Amino acid sequence: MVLRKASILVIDDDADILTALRLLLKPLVKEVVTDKNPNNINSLLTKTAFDIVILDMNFNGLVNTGNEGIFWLNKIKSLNTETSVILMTAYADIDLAIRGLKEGASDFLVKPWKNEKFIETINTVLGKKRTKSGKIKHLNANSTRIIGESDVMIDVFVKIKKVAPTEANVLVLGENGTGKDLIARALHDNSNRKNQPFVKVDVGALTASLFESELFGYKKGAFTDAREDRKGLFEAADTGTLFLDEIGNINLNQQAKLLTVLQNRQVTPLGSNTPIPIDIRLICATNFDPKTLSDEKKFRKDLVYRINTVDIVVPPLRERDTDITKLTKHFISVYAEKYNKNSFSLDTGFISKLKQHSFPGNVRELQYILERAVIMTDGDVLKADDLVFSSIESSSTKSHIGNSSHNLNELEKNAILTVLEKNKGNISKSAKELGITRAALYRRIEKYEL
Ligand SMILES: Nc1ncnc2c1ncn2[C@@H]1O[C@H](COP(=O)(O)OP(=O)(O)OP(=O)(O)O)[C@@H](O)[C@H]1O
Repeated sequence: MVLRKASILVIDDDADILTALRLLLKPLVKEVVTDKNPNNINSLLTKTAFDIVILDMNFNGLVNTGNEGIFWLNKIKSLNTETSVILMTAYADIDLAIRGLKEGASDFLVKPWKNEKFIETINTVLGKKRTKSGKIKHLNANSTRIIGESDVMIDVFVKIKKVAPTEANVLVLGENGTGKDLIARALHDNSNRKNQPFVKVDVGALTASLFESELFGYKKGAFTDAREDRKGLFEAADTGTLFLDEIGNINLNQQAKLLTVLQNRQVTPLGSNTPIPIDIRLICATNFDPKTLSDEKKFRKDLVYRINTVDIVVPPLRERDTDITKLTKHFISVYAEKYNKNSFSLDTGFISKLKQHSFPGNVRELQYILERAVIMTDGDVLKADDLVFSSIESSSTKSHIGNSSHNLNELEKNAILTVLEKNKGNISKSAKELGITRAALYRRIEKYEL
């Protein structure tokens, strides 16, 4: 929809703001209605099909149920109208506005606003009404393009764009190989810290003793091998972004230490008494499902709250069939170039065979299957027969999804054993073939006591 055809309702209990917005919007839109009292929202929306409600987050004590903005947002959403909501908030309330995004708001604006930014936000929200996908078709993370055209991935892209420039801590949730790493990187690259360091730590792979020395650093003599002072990774990420991968795998003791650093915003290297202030934006990722993270026996609630101001859930590849085609074409052209092959065309049946597969290793697995196919195929047509799924892959066509977790564990254990045997215990090769990271393979070897 274009701006000049839009009907806009502004709700704010500050008369000056209503006047300013009336003056700003009147010459640009079809209709602008302003009201001081959110109690009138219901009747106003019944009378007029507003395209957008611009809603203040803070009313003076009209409702006593936590935050009024969220209360009225939910009211508008419960009316089942096509109306989009843009929240207005003070800078200090950004976390709240992000909660508003989770609860269905289309966007938020920070007061005091710049008029151009205000109009741009309204235009973007109107644009999204026209095409669900909006304008974002892909995102770049460093030099890698994040591919996706399914509705769920477009939502992920929109969320990244929205959240990246804020200082909010982000928790990225998704199975192995879904692209969590790329998303963490994209959050950094689209943030105000993009020219500062991006430091990734696979905390799940750190042993108890390494956890502290790697993250917090140490002074010479702090322990036997500490021959010189060493900066920790928190300090290395100062002014930039710290990405803690596999956060679900750290024990309660490590969680307590991490929480102390995050609360105090300072680290004390081992063997030192002097805390060092740190300024980091924190991104965490895990392949645990939210249910496991909310199990207090495994994960401290206060830490979950702290790392999870916003969460981004990346769905498994098997739930976004539409992305398979685009990812396939992308990887085939990347590998054709890498291995100096002519461009390939795809035989009928090639994509549908891929779509039959459940991809337990997600995009990473698809990538390896296609790399293999490109390397092994002579000529310039890729056929369904050129797709070779390895033992773990072929044992997981979509029909197996309903297996009990016990059977899946057995399946996984056997597949790991087979691949390890085949590769004579070589961890890198086996991890690659299984479509998981080396750290993920080590954890499974420990889990199944192989
Ligand atoms: N949407 C995507 N577009 C392009 N490449 C992708 C996409 N998603 C994943 N990949 C590629 O798949 C591989 C795995 O992605 P990534 O490492 O980000 O996954 P992950 O969820 O962090 O995995 P793990 O949990 O095992 O660490 C990488 O090579 C990445 O470039």
